[in-house]
Amino acid sequence: MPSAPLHTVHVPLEGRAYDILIGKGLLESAGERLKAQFPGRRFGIVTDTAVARAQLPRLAASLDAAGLTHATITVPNGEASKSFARLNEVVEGILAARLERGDIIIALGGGVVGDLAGFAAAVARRGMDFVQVPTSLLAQVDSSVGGKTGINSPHGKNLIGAFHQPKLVLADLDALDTLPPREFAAGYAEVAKYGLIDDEAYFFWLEENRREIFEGGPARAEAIARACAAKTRFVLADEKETGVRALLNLGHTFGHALETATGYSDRLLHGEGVAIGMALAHAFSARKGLAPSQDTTRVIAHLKAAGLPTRIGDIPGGRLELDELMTNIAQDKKVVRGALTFILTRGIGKAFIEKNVDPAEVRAFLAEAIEA
Ligand SMILES: NC(=O)c1ccc[n+]([C@@H]2O[C@H](COP(=O)([O-])OP(=O)(O)OC[C@H]3O[C@@H](n4cnc5c(N)ncnc54)[C@H](O)[C@@H]3O)[C@@H](O)[C@H]2O)c1
Ligand SMILES: O=C(O)C(=O)C[C@@H](O)[C@H](O)[C@H](O)COP(=O)(O)O
Ligand SMILES: [Zn+2]
Repeated sequence: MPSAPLHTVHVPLEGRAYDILIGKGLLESAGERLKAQFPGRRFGIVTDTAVARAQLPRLAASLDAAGLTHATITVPNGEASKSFARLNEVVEGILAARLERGDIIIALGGGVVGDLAGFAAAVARRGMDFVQVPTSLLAQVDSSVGGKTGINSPHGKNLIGAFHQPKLVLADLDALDTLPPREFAAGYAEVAKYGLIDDEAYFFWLEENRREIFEGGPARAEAIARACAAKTRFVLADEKETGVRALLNLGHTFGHALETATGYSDRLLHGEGVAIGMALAHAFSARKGLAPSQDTTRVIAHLKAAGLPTRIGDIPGGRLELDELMTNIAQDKKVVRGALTFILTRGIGKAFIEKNVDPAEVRAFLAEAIEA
């Protein structure tokens, strides 16, 4: 039997419970674990070109050693792969490999692969089981957990998708060794998010331990485990986001609008959009008199120290248009009968859901933020 992971976070959803294992060498032991949990099944690995180079050989060797049959479907790396065209390729790849409904899809990669492969698993043969093997920091702390899967539309981020929970999450810390630094920083934005939502102590701990997390010391595994535990809490409370789960969207209404406006390109990674979005959500809350402005300053200082952008003007490649941002914001999935919902804050660790936010107020705020 494989050795115990450093951390295990259990997600006890009724009838769909699963474990998140966090540790070193999990790719090497994946074959044995999968064989024990899914006896007699075949496997379809979905990955992207960069992860296929950096991490697929470890997983494939492990499945081979355990005698597991597997096919691989590879998409180009990058956010643009969360599209109907790539979804079609993945689903057709699953069918061409004759994977049956009872077989298992493995998402090996960052959040793009996880969202795309998870959605393909949700619809291929009307629903197949899938396992998340997150290889980016962002995927290990956020996207591999909780069952949101999907693709983007020119109208907005993640507008097409399904809730489909994985059967297992294997977060191998060794995979992060090959992750580019810009991608690591982008993932860190989602780590900081959990502190900003409702855990001031975690945010302060991050301020103390950020360097060690980036350098790969023991704090890294702890940061990931605490993030997964935090996300699990929200998912258990509100799996389908009818209420409190929306807090996980802190910074995302602004961030998603920016990602759509930049064409889901390298100009702005998701985590970078979230960093700018969280800075804007704090600044907007302070401007409304809801939160102390010192907290905005502190949040921005922390994100900047992590190498993240915090202003719209930090996005390279030309000016963004206010009208376009407002159009994108109007497509947010939290809109109810045309009214905007934002995650605002009373300060660090004190985020809350605000319905009926006045679009004119958002527009006036963004008009200034674009110039800042
Ligand atoms: N479903 C959810 O709950 C959820 C949560 C947060 C974010 N997301 C989504 O996740 C996506 C962002 O995820 P991401 O930041 O992981 O981006 P990503 O999947 O594009 O991965 C980042 C980049 O790093 C590369 N990469 C990943 N792991 C690597 C490794 N170990 N070694 C070398 N290269 C590696 C990838 O090929 C890619 O180029 C967005 O689409 C976002 O909307 C979903
Ligand atoms: O899991 C959630 O819930 C989140 O909101 C996590 C976010 O970090 C993530 O980016 C998610 O994909 C956003 O969801 P969406 O429903 O706003 O598209
Ligand atoms: Zn996110």
